[in-house]
Amino acid sequence: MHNSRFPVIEMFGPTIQGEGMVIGQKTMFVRTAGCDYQCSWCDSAFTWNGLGKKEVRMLTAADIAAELKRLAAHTCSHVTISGGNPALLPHLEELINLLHESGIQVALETQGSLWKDWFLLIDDLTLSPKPPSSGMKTDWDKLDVIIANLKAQRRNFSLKVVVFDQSDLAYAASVHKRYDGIPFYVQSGNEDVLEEDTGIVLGRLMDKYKWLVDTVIASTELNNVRVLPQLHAWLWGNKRGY
Ligand SMILES: C[S@@+](CC[C@H](N)C(=O)[O-])C[C@H]1O[C@@H](n2cnc3c(N)ncnc32)[C@H](O)[C@@H]1O
Ligand SMILES: Nc1nc2[nH]cc(C(=O)O)c2c(=O)[nH]1
Ligand code: SF4
Ligand SMILES: [Mg+2]
Repeated sequence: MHNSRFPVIEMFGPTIQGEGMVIGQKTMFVRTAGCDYQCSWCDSAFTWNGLGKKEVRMLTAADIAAELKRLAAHTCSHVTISGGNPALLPHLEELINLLHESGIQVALETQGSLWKDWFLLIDDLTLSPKPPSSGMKTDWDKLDVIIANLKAQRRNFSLKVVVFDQSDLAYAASVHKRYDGIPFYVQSGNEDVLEEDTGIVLGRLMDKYKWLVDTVIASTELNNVRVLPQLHAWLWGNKRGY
């Protein structure tokens, strides 16, 4: 089977990876449509709430690779697949293998609610289980299996928890404790994903990041962790396509 079609809602870049384990990495983004979650603060809700419906295109791996090449001929060798939840899609190995054949490294952003065998092909894999403020419930059995599979195959992956408040922080601490030894990131939350003024967004993000840094510094449970902002939001606010 080599002609699967994938629901792609946007492709953009080159930009920098603004989050997590390869923050700063020059990369392209492929954003797939559809999510099994509905986080209250999702900054990409157009992928699942119907507002982006008209933008969804059903593309083959070859279509996607060709469009990425048009966007970044010879200027980028890293692609990040995000969504929505790309883990909803069977046969994404068709895209990953095609990109690898062109010498391109592939990262994945997913929340850790679903497993796919093609996870084992990903170069930089981020699992981002969701804290209480999202309104979502973590299926720990599922996440345990995903992490056991990735560990067994010695894959390069990390955990990243978005934190808005104290109960999110307690959740982050419990994830860190449960998956001891897995590279662990906490990321400050963007609470107004609809604000269009980049300057206003930046001020609020800096306050939130400062709060998170201060809180983690004082924490006795979050010791071997990295505290990051969403760097792309500092530069481009809530603008799409960056
Ligand atoms: C839009 S999601 C798509 C991938 C996957 N569904 C997930 O949540 O991991 C990409 C990343 O953005 C984070 N994110 C979404 N909304 C955010 C917000 N308002 N503030 C901070 N991070 C956010 C998610 O937690 C996730 O790590
Ligand atoms: N620059 C940039 N970095 C990102 N890291 C994760 C993103 C995402 O939406 O998954 C994202 C995004 O949308 N843009
Ligand atoms: S899991 Fe990711 S894409 Fe889905 S609603 Fe939550 S933040 Fe948005
Ligand atoms: Mg984003």
